[in-house]
Amino acid sequence: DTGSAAATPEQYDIQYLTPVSLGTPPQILNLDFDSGSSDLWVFSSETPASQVKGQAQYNPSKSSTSKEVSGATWDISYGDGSSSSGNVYTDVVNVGNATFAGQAVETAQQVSSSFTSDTNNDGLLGLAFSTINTVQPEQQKTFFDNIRDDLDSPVWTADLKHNEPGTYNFGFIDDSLYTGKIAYTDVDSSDGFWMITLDSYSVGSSTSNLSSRAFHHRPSTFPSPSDSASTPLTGIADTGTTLALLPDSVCTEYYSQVSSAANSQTAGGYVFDCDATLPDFTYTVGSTTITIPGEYINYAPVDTTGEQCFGGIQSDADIGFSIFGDIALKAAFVVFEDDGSSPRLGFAQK
Ligand SMILES: CC1CCN(C(=N)N)CC1
Ligand SMILES: CC1CCN(C(=N)N)CC1
Repeated sequence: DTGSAAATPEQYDIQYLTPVSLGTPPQILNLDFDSGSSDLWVFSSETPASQVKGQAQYNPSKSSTSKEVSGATWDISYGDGSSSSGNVYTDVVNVGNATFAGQAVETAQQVSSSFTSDTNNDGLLGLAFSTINTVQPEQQKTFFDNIRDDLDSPVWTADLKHNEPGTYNFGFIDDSLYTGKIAYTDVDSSDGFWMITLDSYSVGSSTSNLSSRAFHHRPSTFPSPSDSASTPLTGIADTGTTLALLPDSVCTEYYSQVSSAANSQTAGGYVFDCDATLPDFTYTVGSTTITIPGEYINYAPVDTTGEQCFGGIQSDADIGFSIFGDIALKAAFVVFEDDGSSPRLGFAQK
C-alpha cells in the first residue's frame, strides 16, 4: 500500500492542510498533519454549532462503516493553549489511497476558540508516536502506526513548500522530490516525539561565529567560543508547529546579524523592519546540509502597517528542547521512518 496527498499551506505557511477521506461513503475533511501529536481528531456532528465556523464535519451516523468505541474519550491541549475533546469511533480512513479500515477517529464535542476561528482546519491527523495518544481508557494508534505493516516501506515523507502545495507520501520515497543523498539520524522517541540531534548549525554565509581554529593563538584567558559550526541542536521534527523554536543563544547569534531586530515583549518574540535582509540559517545532518533561506525567516508582518515583521526563528525557552517546525522542514525533504523498533529521520536537499 502507498499513499500520496497534497499539503497545501494556509496564508504565511501558518499550517498545511491535507484532504483525508473518512467513512463510507467518503466524507472528505482537510486535516493538519501534525508530527508533534498523536490524535486524529475531527470537527463532527457532535461539535456544538456555536463552536463551528465553516469547518467540514465528520458525521459517523452517515457512515455505514463507523463503529463507536464504547466508553472511550479523548482530551488534548497544544503548545499554543488551544484544546479539544470528545469521544471516539473507528472508521475507514484514506490518505491519498493509503487506507486503514479500523482507524480511531476522535470526534470533537468541544473545541477551543482558536480552532473555531481556524475556519479551514477540519481537525488534526497526529503522526507522532502512539504512546502520547490521549484516548482513555484504551490508548489508540496513529494512522501511520496502523498502516505501517501494510505499506511497501515503513516510512512517510514530508515535502513542505513555501507558499505553494507540497506533498505527504506514505509507504515510499519519491526520488524526484529531492537532490543529493538522504542523510539519516537516529530518533529518540521516549517522549513520544520525533526527537533528533542536528550535528551543527550556522548563521548566514559570514563566519559570524568565532571559529576556534582562527584563534589558535588565543590567550589562555579567552573562553573557547561555542563554535556554532559544530554545536549540535536537539529538538523535535514538528510539522504542526509553524516556526523554528531554537535556544536563546542561537536566537541571539542569529538576530545580532539583523540591525533592526529586537526581542519584543508586546509582539511576543523577535521582530525587525520588514525590509530587512535576513541571513540564511543552515543546519547539518551527517553529510547533508540544509539551508533555510533568509526570506523564509522573514515570517509575516506583525500588524497591518507592514512595518515590523515577526521572525521565523524564535526562542524555545521553557519548552526543554527545540522545535524544528515548518520554517526548518520546508527547506528539506524529510523521511520519517519507523520499522516499529528503531525510528530514524532522513533529511535531503531539494
Ligand atoms: C512539544 C509540543 C510541540 C508542539 N505540539 C504539536 N505540534 N502538537 C504540541 C507538543
Ligand atoms: C498543533 C496545532 C494545530 C493548530 N492549532 C490551532 N489551530 N490552534 C494549534 C495546535
